[in-house]
Amino acid sequence: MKFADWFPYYQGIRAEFGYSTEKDQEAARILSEMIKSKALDPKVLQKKIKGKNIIVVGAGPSLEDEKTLKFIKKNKKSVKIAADGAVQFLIENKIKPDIVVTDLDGDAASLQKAEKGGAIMVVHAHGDNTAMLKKLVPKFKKLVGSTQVMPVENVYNFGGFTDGDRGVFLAEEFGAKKIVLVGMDFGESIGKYSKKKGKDAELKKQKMEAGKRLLEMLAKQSRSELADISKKPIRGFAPLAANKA
Ligand SMILES: Nc1ncnc2c1ncn2[C@@H]1O[C@H](COP(=O)(O)OP(=O)(O)OP(=O)(O)O)[C@@H](O)[C@H]1O
Ligand SMILES: Nc1nc2c(c(=O)[nH]1)N=C(CO)CN2
Ligand SMILES: [Mg+2]
Repeated sequence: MKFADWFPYYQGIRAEFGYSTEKDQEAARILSEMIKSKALDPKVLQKKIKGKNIIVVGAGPSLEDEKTLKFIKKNKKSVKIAADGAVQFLIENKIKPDIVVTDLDGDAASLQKAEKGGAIMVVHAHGDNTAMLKKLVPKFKKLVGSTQVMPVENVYNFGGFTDGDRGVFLAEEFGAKKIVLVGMDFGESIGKYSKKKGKDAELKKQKMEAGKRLLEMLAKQSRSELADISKKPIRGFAPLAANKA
């Protein structure tokens, strides 16, 4: 999505959650500086995604359903984009994500294992994760930087807010043939592989609402075929029985 088309949606999110554009921009600049010598050309993402069937794996409760794992295993040839906490689930089940979308609050050991297994890491900078950027970015060999504000050198804005919906925007941006959502329940309950518990849970739900709205918006203008295996598919995504391809 073009930056000018994305920015009004960012403004809505910024106002709803009380974020600071200046802090988000500063985070992008910090990440840019940190990855100068090891930033990947986003063409590597295009190569993985263009014309391919993509599965975007989120950390919702349905991730633990037996049929979800079966679906992922059955569709071996699909390119797997894993959102943060969902990386741990895949690693535990010996599945290598192809692309990881993270703002670095997922399980750090799993994120590193995913990179070692060959995943392209798409690391998101925002005003509230600069400490994590400083801690974890040095541990990655190569990565693509992302931001929700103005792009800066090696740090791109593909659109989207939460890790999961940013994964979908990424797949759309690079011309996926088909995008199937798995574990992207966006509902009342938060999955086990999601770290947000206790007092953070309410904020997490609010963030997921925002992510879901963004996907409903994207669906209206998407060039990819869209499907969702969860019980309540996102509006604009075709329901897909998990036992089908
Ligand atoms: N019910 C759900 N519970 C948890 N994650 C969900 C759910 N539905 C969809 N997701 C997607 O799965 C992604 C990965 O989940 P996880 O909880 O690990 O993310 P997170 O790192 O806390 O998210 P973010 O940093 O984007 O807030 C989320 O970003 C969200 O897009
Ligand atoms: N400034 C800021 N931006 C974000 C944040 C956040 O906590 N702060 N969380 C996100 C997804 O969890 C995505 N973007
Ligand atoms: Mg995260």
